[in-house]
Formats: sequence, C-alpha cells, structure tokens
Amino acid sequence: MAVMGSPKLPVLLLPHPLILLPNARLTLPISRSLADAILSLLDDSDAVLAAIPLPAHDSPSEVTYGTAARIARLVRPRNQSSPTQPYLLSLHGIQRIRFPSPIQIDQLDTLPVHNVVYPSSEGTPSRDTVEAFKQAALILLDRLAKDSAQPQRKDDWLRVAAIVEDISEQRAAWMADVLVAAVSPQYPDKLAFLAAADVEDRLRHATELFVKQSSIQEVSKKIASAVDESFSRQQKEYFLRQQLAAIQRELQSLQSSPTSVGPGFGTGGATSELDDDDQADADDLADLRRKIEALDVSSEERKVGVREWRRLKRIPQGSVENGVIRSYLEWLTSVPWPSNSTTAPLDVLRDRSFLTRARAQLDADHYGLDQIKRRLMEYLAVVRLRALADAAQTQAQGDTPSTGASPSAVLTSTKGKSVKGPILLFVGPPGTGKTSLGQSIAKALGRPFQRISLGGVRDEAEIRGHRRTYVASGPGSIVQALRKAGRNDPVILLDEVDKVGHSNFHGDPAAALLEVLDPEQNHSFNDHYINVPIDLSQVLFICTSNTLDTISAPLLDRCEVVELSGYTYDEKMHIAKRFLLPKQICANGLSDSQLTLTDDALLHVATMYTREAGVRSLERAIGAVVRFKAVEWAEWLDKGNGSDGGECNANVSGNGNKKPNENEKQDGNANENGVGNEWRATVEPNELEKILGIPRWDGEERDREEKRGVVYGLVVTGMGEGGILPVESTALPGTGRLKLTGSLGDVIKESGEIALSWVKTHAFELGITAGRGVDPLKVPDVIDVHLHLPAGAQKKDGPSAGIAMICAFVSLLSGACVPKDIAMTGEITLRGRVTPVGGIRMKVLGAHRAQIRKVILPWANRKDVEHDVALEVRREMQFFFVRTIDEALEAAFGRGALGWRKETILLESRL
Ligand SMILES: Nc1ncnc2c1ncn2[C@@H]1O[C@H](COP(=O)(O)OP(=O)(O)OP(=O)(O)O)[C@@H](O)[C@H]1O
Repeated sequence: MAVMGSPKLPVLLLPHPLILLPNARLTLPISRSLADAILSLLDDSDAVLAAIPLPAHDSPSEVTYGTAARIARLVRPRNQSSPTQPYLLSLHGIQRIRFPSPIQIDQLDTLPVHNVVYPSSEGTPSRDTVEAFKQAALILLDRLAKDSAQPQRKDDWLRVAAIVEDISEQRAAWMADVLVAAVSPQYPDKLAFLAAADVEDRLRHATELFVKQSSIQEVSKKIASAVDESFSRQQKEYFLRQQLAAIQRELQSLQSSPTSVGPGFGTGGATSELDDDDQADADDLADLRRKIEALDVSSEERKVGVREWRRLKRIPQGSVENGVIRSYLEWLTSVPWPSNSTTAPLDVLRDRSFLTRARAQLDADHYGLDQIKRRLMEYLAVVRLRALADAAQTQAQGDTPSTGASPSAVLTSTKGKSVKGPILLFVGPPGTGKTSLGQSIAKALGRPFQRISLGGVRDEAEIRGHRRTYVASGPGSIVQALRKAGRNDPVILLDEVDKVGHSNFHGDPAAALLEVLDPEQNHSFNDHYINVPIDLSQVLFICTSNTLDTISAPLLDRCEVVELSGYTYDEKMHIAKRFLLPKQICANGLSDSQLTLTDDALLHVATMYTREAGVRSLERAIGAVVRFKAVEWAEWLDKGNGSDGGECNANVSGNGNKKPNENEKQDGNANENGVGNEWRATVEPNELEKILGIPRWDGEERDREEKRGVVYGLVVTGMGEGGILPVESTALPGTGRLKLTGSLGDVIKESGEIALSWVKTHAFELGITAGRGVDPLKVPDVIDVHLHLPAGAQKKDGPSAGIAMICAFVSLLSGACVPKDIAMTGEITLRGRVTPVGGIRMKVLGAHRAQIRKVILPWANRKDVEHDVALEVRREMQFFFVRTIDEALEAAFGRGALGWRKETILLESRL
C-alpha cells in the first residue's frame, strides 16, 4: 500500500521501548503540549505523522526508519494517573518510511516536520521464503495455542494459524507485519524488522524471529513447569515432615508417660485402651492379615481375601470404602472354612459308649417322648456311621502316595460321596420340647448349637445376606450362625420353618432355605455378602414347625417329620416336677429345700391356669409361683429369721418333691403371707389364687352338660393343639331351613348340610317321623334348625365334624341325649359312611386333658391311635371305631337308646 501525499511529515518520537509497526496499533500517553500540537495537526492536514522509535533509552539519537501512522484517537481520560502526560494518543501504523538522511531529534514533545521517503513495498517474495515463513509462523502459533491458559485465547491463535496456512504469496509480507506485532518479540528484533524494507528480506527476518520466539516459548514453558514441580514437591515434603514430627512427638510422649493404671478416660497419656486407637488399629490389621494368611493357599476364600487385602492397602484409611472392605475381610476370615475350623471331635463318635451316653443325655433333658427318643437314637447312629465312614475315606485317600492331593483336595473329592443323613423336622404345638431336643442332640454329639429363627422372615437376604453393593450390607443368618459356632459342623436349628415367607419382591426365602437344606447343593452355599461358596455339608440341620400345612412341598420332601403331639396332664406333672420346677427354683435364687409345690398344686396350675399341648405356659406359671415365694423368702430373711444362702441344685433330673428338713418344715401357725417364725416351704393348691390370681380356665372344659341337641366334637387348633368343641343345635319356628353359625368355612358348612340331609332321609328309620318321606323340619311343626359352634371369633373348617353334627341333629329331633363324657370326630358321606380324618393324636390327647373317657373315631384311624397315642392314655380311654353313621349313632346314644326301626337299618347297613 502506498500513501500518497506530501513527502514531508511531522515526526513523533516514540519513547523507548515503544515501536509502531505497519498494520499495528499503539496507544501511548502524551503531554499537554504534544496533545495541542497534534490537535493543531488534525486541523490542517489529513492527520498522518511519522512515528519513529527512539533506539536507546532516554538518549536522543539519530534515526533512519519509522512508520507513517494515522492518528486514530486522542483522548483525555478521567483516571489518567500521570499529571505530566494526561492525554492518550492512539496511532495506527500504515507504512514504513525512511528519512533521506538520518535525523537528530532531541525533543520528545514537539512534532518537527521532516522529509520522508516511502520505500517500495512492491514485489513478490520467493515461494521458498514464504513456505519457510509459513512453517515458522505455524509452529509458533501452535505452541502459543498450546501454552495459553484461556480457551478463548487458544481459539484466537488457532484461527490466526488457519489464516496463515491459506495466505497467498502477495499477502505474506503483510501477514509478517501483523504477526510480528502480535507475538511481541524483543525490542532490538522489532527494530531490525522495521528496518527491513525489502519484502523478501522482511519475510526472512520474520521467519528467524518466529523460530527464535518458538524456542523461547518452549524454554520458558519448561522452566515454568520445572518451577511448579519443584514447588509442589517442596510443599509435599513440607507436609510429610510436619506429620512425621507430629508422630514422633506422640511417640515420645507415649514413651515418657507413666504406665497405665487401668481403663478410664484420664488425660495423663495412654491410660486407657480407648486412647490407643492407632495401636489397636494396627493390631487389628495385623490380626486380619494373619487370618488371611492362615487360609488354605489354593482356596477361593484365600484368593478373594488376598485381592481385597490389596485393595484395602490402596484405599486411604478412614474412608468409607476402607471400612467396607475391612468389615468384609473380618467376616470372610471369621467364617469357619475347612482350613481354619477345628475338626469334629471324632473321638466322641468313635467312643463305643456314644449311643448309651446320647440316650442318657436325651433322658436327662426330657421326660417321656419315648418314640421320639428312639427315632433320635436312630438318627444319631446314622450321623455317627456317616462321620466315621467319611473320616475313613478321607484317610484312605490321604494315605495313597500316588495321589499327592492336598488335604482340602481330599475333602473336596469326598464331598457328596458320603451318605447324607436325613434332615429332621420336629412338628408340634408350642412348648413341646422341639428346641430343647435339638439342644440335646448337639450336646450328645459334642457340637456347638445355634438356633436361627425363621418366623416372619420375608426377605431372602435375611438367609443369604445382602450383596456388598448394598448400603450397610452384611451376611445372612446362616453365615452368622456359623461364625458364632466357630466350627463348620455345628447343629443348626431352623426354628419355625412353617412361618418363612414365600416368593415376593424381596426374593424367595423358602427357596434359599431349600438350597441350604439340600445335600446336593449345600456343599457350595452362596451367601451374597461373602460371595465365596461355603461348604455346609458338615452342618447338621434340624427344623421345627408348629404345623405341616404351611410348609412348602419341596421343603417337606427333604425332611423327615417327627411329630410331637403334646403332653397329658400326667406327663406334664412329671415334667414339672423333674424339670420345670427345679429349673425355676434355681433361676430365682432359691434351693429346692426352700420351696416345693405339692402334686395337687402342680395339677391345679396345669389345669386351671394353662390350656396348652406343651409346657411353656406351665413353666411360666410355675416361675410366677417361685418368684412370689422368693420375695417372701427374702422378706422372711430380712426380718432376721434363718440364714441366707440357698444352694441352687442345678442338676434338674433329681426328685422334685424333696421334703423340707426339720427346721424348714411347714408351720401350721404361720401368718397369712406365709411369713412367720418358721418358713413355709410347701405351696398348696389353696394358695395359688393368691399368687396367680383367679384361674383362667376354671375347669370349664370339663364342665360339660348333657343336653338335647348338644354333642362334643374333637378339634385341632391352628397351633397344633387338640381339644373338644361343643356342637350346639336348636330348633326354632321357621320355614324348614338350616342355619349355620360360628365362623364356619365352606367345607364345614357342607358337612352340616350333608348331616341334615342324611338325618332327613333316615328320619323314619330313626323313629323321628311317623312315616317315610316326611320332612322332620316341616311335620308336625315347621321349624328351622340352627347349628352353632362356639368361640365364634375362631375360624373353623374341615370335614371332621360330620358325625358330631349328625349326632347333634338326631339328638335335637329325637330328644335323646349324647352322654357328656363322649366326644367324636369323623367325616361322613351321604351314603352313610364314616371316613378317616387327621390330627387323631392331638385330638385324643385334647380329649384326655378334658377328661373325656369315650371317643368315637373312624375305623380307618385305628392305626393312628395304636401307633401314636401313649399306652397310659389308651388305657384310660375307651375308643369306638365306626365304619358307618349307624354305628356312630349307636356308640354315641347307646344301644337301644334311639327308636330304630331295626330291620330297615340292618338292610341298609348291608347296602
Ligand atoms: N419332655 C420334656 N421334658 C422336659 N422338659 C421339657 C419337655 N418338653 C418341653 N420341655 C421344656 O419346655 C420348655 C419349652 O420347650 P421348647 O422351647 O423346646 O419348646 P418348642 O417346642 O421349641 O416351642 P416353640 O414351638 O414355641 O419353639 C423348655 O424349657 C423345655 O425344656
């Protein structure tokens, strides 16, 4: 570009180190006089001046080159700090100028006019020069883009680079001016560049300058990062040294502090184990490490343990993740794996007297239950044979020199080959000794006993554990029980398997239980938390349940059912005297010489204060009596009588009715509270009301009446307890309909309808109506029959009340009564057959407790009575086994009590 006009220009001297290059801008502060001069210049010219740099600092000298510049702006800003230079002048460089001869300028605030020459800027540089220029410029721009901290600036450099790449050869010199001004090289370089008037020369200059600038940029970057690094290293070192000093100070204070005087929160050094957190932590970690190292080298648990240990080491202490891994490792190492668990004491099983001692143990812990004990002895014999066979096999394989297998490999290889013993399932009402039988088995085998209560377990995770991803996860009840047992062969009692939940959105606990119990699967049980297969094949599982109805079929299939039906009053008396009373006396700090309950008192408690198949309420009631007497004893002692120190006789298998010694004998003159000068050790039935309150049952079960339309049926409650239930019927004016009440289910309602239909059909033969085909509900009067089963709040269902209903209707319509000591159960058919029903043992025992002496049962249930009902009970009761309704009626009402039309009945019976 050429500037046309006067070859003379006013010259402005730029103070050192300012330089204005063509195509660049420059703003500088100026004095007032200079501003005036420039203003006057603006008035009478086109405002172009020659801006020439001052080569040396503050020393006026000769200059040859400058830049013709247009005055872009002249302002007086308000906040201009310098009072001598209050104006700001902005110049825009247009073209290089040269002075024909060097000029001498010594005044900064004047604008002397000089002749100038515009050097020719025409001509095209060579391609090589342009290429070299472009390359050097691109390298520099790339480096500047990389080094710029602000993204905006980086973008700017990259955009300029894109322009440089596409620049034509004619425009290269112009680009050189722009770039040199922008990359701000050092002052002498700029000065030399300004003097390069020739295009080729200028590009070469620019190339050199860019190369130099690139290397300066690189070096300064290196220096900056080196400085940075060394600074952060210094910082790190500083902090570490600070920490080290703190630790050393702590250690010194520990060493110099006096020895601990015992636990406490004292401030004087490490006086409490609570203070020494770091040491305890280190000890725990060392312990954990030892436990991992103790695991079998080739085992899965060891591999997982090692992997987690390494993770633990990488994660900073005190972080949440660290805590999670640590507690996992603690669980993992506390599971009794084959390598860290003590083996079963085979000596106990090898002992020839094992079975005798086991029998003695069962007898010492439980009264009666002969059949069950026999079954348990079979079970223990199988367990023993199995364990010995397993051990023999393991040893044989271990002795084989060619195999060279590790102990764990041998164990694995024998897995699944051994004979699996059955899983026992004790079924029976509460308090019949299911749990305590499990304990006795564990004692007999010399193994630890653990109980897992499954009542109300709805979440599979309660059995199998939560996965570790879950917040506050932990292992399931099986692993917890194993950890508490500390061995891999405990006896685990799974209590109340009938109450475990089935498949729901929390998984399927019943299915998890199946895996635990299935001998084919349980050698590699998978707890979600531990996540390493656990061998449960050595664990002896025993299940208990109150009823079989709610147990899933697959679970039942894996178990061998052992039924405990409940106790007679006689058995309860024995249990109370031999076990419950001594246990309660001991638990309440008395000795059995200080308290005894007479047989009558015990029977009174059992019959009037409890109604149950088991003995739990009885034990509670006895406990209440013992506590009452314990208070009396303490008061008696406080009054200065006798001497303290009742000795607890923990051996509960002894005689319960021990006589008090001479000075403990009952004193007839003792005051009303039993606290007199002499201690009254014996509790009589008449004292019980004072101790236990008004009897709950008051013999109501035995308080039966013989009444028209009322008979007694036999029932089993939801808890598995047997008892009697009156079946009441009455006639009332109506329309010949049957009304059934008492919370009855569909099946029992149908039984009622069948019963009435049968009675109506046979009314003539039974002597109820005068003619065949006459409806006894219509003739002579039109009546409704109302049948009710009391205890309306309890749901009742099932077909077994059939014969009781028939007897009730016959009694109602014929007027004959069924004696009150007869109870019955049995399903009926319209053809007049009596078919078998379930729960015979419970029902018979319930009847026995209610002092029923005659029981009518279906013929097909004879075997149940013979097998399941104790001989003493059978001896005290009379059983009528009936095949037909006719036989049932005869047994209930007595031979000849009904007005049978005999021939017809006999004929029909044969049909
Ligand atoms: N035949 C018995 N001889 C001695 N004590 C017995 C006998 N049967 C039960 N007991 C005692 O009765 C109490 C209750 O028994 P246990 O806890 O075993 O009942 P359970 O059948 O497991 O009941 P639940 O079904 O409610 O769990 C225990 O103290 C137990 O020792």
